Amino acid sequence: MQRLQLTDAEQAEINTLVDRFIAAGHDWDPLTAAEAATATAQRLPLRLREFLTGARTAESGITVVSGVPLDPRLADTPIGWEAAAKSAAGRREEIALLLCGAAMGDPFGWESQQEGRLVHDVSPSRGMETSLTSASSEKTLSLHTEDVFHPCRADYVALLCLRNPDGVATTVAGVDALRLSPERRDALTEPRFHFFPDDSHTGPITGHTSGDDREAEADRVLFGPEQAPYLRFDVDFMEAADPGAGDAMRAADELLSSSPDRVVLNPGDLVFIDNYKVVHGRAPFTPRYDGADRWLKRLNLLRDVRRLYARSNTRTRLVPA
Ligand SMILES: NC(=[NH2+])NCCC[C@H](N)C(=O)O
Ligand SMILES: O=C(O)CCC(=O)C(=O)O
Ligand SMILES: [Fe+2]
Repeated sequence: MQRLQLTDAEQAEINTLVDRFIAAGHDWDPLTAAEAATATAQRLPLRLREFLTGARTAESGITVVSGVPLDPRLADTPIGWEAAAKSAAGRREEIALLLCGAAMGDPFGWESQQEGRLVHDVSPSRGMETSLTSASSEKTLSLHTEDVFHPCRADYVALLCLRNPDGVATTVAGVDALRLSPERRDALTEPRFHFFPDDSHTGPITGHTSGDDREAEADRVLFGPEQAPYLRFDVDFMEAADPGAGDAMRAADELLSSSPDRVVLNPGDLVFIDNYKVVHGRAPFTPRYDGADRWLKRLNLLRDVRRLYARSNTRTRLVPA
């Protein structure tokens, strides 16, 4: 894990950039906001930009920046993302995340997720306590690759912690946990798995038009360099194409879930999760629904947004439905 603590002076610089971004009135059209953020990110403190560039080139699995400034008058934690979207709660923090995120990658969103918002809210939602989405609480969120179904899924999932009163851990596990027999390892390296959109995606998704995606082409769990492979895994939203692949999938799940690392995010902590190198999840907790609940802002980042443009017929930062 790589960690950087921002100094008071650096925090003040970031606050100034956030003020200017708000004053410039960049609207929340995702293309405009993302491009403006990328331009403004050039003015972030040099030490932060060097740190993030270093994490990128080293392909650090987990990278934490601590001391991202939070509004001392931060609103109560909204009960679920819909309430957050309606009230624009945590707007300053949203912009701080967008700016720091834009120093690491190109921000983008999904039309099918949180109504196409670029920055998402992650807070417990009533009725969703045991769902398979980030709005859950009482149930463990299984280790997953973010948006495992999509070839243009994020290179980094960035999470900025606004509140975490009970110190609930984000769990992470890397490909190095997969100490498997050669047979099982081979199975994971072959196109013998189907991946599906998770329950946070609503409405139709490009290339995934019907409820039954099993016709979609099979793909691999492990891919890329043999000595340092990348990983694509979400036991809740994938299926093995044959019994041998199913056995390898269950063995991989056991190894990943047996002793994941725990990252407890504190307010002002911003974590960049390398979505090709590690899977992430969350320990269960009891929701409060009193305004003091755990609350994160989330941003998807690509190393090169042109991967999206190349797959789409419009130049958009939203993966179209
Ligand atoms: N295994 C899972 N539960 N996968 C889905 C993960 C949660 C999803 N990315 C969300 O934002 O809600
Ligand atoms: O709440 C967390 O710590 C992680 C939730 C998660 O998986 C996500 O928001 O993508
Ligand atoms: Fe996630």
